Amino acid sequence: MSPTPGLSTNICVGGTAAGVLVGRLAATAPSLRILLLESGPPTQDNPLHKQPSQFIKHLAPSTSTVRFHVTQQSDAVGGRPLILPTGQCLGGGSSINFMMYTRASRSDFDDWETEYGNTGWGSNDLIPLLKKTETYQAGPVGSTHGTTGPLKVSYGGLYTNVGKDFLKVAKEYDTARQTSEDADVNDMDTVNVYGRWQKWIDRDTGTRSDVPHHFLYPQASNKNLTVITAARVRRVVLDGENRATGVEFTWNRTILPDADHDVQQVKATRLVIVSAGTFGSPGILERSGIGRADVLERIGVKQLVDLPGVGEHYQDHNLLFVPYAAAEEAETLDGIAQGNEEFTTQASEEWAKTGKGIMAHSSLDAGMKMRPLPDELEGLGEQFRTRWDSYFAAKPDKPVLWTGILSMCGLPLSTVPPGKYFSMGYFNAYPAALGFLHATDANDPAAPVDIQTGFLQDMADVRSLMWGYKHTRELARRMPLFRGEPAAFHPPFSKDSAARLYEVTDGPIRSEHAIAYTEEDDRVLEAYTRALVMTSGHGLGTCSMRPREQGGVVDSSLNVYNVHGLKIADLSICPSNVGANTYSTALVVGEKAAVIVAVELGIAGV
Ligand SMILES: Cc1cc2nc3c(=O)[nH]c(=O)nc-3n(C[C@H](O)[C@H](O)[C@H](O)COP(=O)(O)OP(=O)(O)OC[C@H]3O[C@@H](n4cnc5c(N)ncnc54)[C@H](O)[C@@H]3O)c2cc1C
Repeated sequence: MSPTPGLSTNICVGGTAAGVLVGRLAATAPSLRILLLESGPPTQDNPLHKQPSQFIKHLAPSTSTVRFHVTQQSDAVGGRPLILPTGQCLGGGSSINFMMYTRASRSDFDDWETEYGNTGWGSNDLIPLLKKTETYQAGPVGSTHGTTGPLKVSYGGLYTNVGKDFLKVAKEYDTARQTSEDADVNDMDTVNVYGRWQKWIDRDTGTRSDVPHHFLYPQASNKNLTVITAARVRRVVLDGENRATGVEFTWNRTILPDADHDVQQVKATRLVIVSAGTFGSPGILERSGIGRADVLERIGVKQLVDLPGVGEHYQDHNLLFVPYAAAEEAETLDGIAQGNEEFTTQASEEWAKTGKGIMAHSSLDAGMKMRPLPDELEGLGEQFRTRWDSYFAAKPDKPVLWTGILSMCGLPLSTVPPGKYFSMGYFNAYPAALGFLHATDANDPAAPVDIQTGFLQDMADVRSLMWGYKHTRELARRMPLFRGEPAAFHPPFSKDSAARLYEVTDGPIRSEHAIAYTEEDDRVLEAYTRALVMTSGHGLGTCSMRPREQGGVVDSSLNVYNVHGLKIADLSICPSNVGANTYSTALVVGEKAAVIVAVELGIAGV
């Protein structure tokens, strides 16, 4: 590693989207000089990044591959601060995420184009780029899937009995909706169909489909591509005419303890592209003097460019995982998550020989993008109804909730007694309430970020999550593998209520009817929802691609307003939410950025 890099044509900062962008440009124009700076460690050939089931290890408190941001306390989430993890390694989120393959609804991208004026970002433009990234191995290749891309999409190395049980019960219980093992729940149109869930896992090798192993490491012999890890970018340097001329960075001394404290400088002759993610990119702008006057004044940075939208419009998906006790024969990842060495070694051996088994799995086998049916809409109440009428009713491809089942306990390991679990998961696909995040220090990229998520500040978001609990509970209790609702993980419903918990059972509860919840039960459930809601890790929107007067930070060519030679390319540019886990959207932002940059630099063939 060169400690003091010199001149470069382009400098890029960051993970998922950056990796795609840099990989595409470097492969197509190998004479282009590119420098990629990343604050975390490299990941090459590390089993923790290649073996899908190891994803949970990245969330351990001792991790060096994930950064945990702590939000402001909020009464809307029970007076707690929330902990927001984000990838911090080469590849960013792509190298540590849960590998769920979930794609935006078609109308999400169309909204970007029609509601925010971003020509070229509608679904007709982005679907070809989504196809370009992937090789679809999970069944018949529908018209929105690709067959030649570097990242493989499959069902993983095992179809667990937990996933099968879930779909069987869904078919028997929720007869108003469809259930099909052959359905493609990620064709970008389908909602209200229970089906198997695809994963960013290679069917043949059983490895994670991350960005660096497929876009960056294969280019190790490209002398014009320099990748420097453990480099924390402090700011972009602007000249007197607000042209980006380079960046300053310091070494991440948690990873390089012997590195010096000096500020490193690197110059760019053409372009600086910031792809430090939703949590990283706004802070880099603010430390560079680009942002809201009051924020810059607070941290003591001279304002060079007035851009009030920097750090605003934070969006995410508010999520709950609700664990249920599972029968001994349930095929789950708990052995790996709970550190059972014998189980992990056996799973690793099978994976090494065949690329199959629980090690080639990321816990989620089945789920649905869910919209309420007429009677359910009625039950969701007036506060949700207003949101439905204004946002969902006219867009039938938008789910209200994502719901699905994990073959493991989905809560932090420290709180979980050993045993077998499955968990019901559900998140608001388009929460109504938004938040913000801003830098708190003029110089230090590792300083805490000032974050307010907005979680559950709108009652519509609470009502839909309460529906998620009730709906998924009906399925969980009917599953043959169900063995109880541990009190530690469920709302403390009164023992006299029809909603009371069955803490330990020797099989499913076969009631004919759904539980009737009283007003008091709903109060208990609301408090539980507020106390346990967490992030999905899907933050986006903090350097939004909108008109400047609507709080925009970049235009539709990803240029930062009123700055020359500076682009942003990561999920922070999303002008509005996508109803899906966000890896797929980060990849398409990277692909689109590569096309935009190639056109501007006159590179053919990207
Ligand atoms: C725990 C977790 C689980 C997830 N699971 C799924 C899933 O199953 N499916 C799915 O679709 N999505 C999932 N996601 C979301 C998805 O992975 C991310 O949304 C996506 O990877 C973000 O891409 P990005 O390019 O915007 O940013 P990132 O990939 O986060 O890249 C930003 C990079 O910039 C670096 N950086 C930040 N600041 C600086 C700085 N000052 N200097 C240098 N480098 C800097 C960071 O270290 C990071 O590597 C998950 C996310 C998390 C956190």
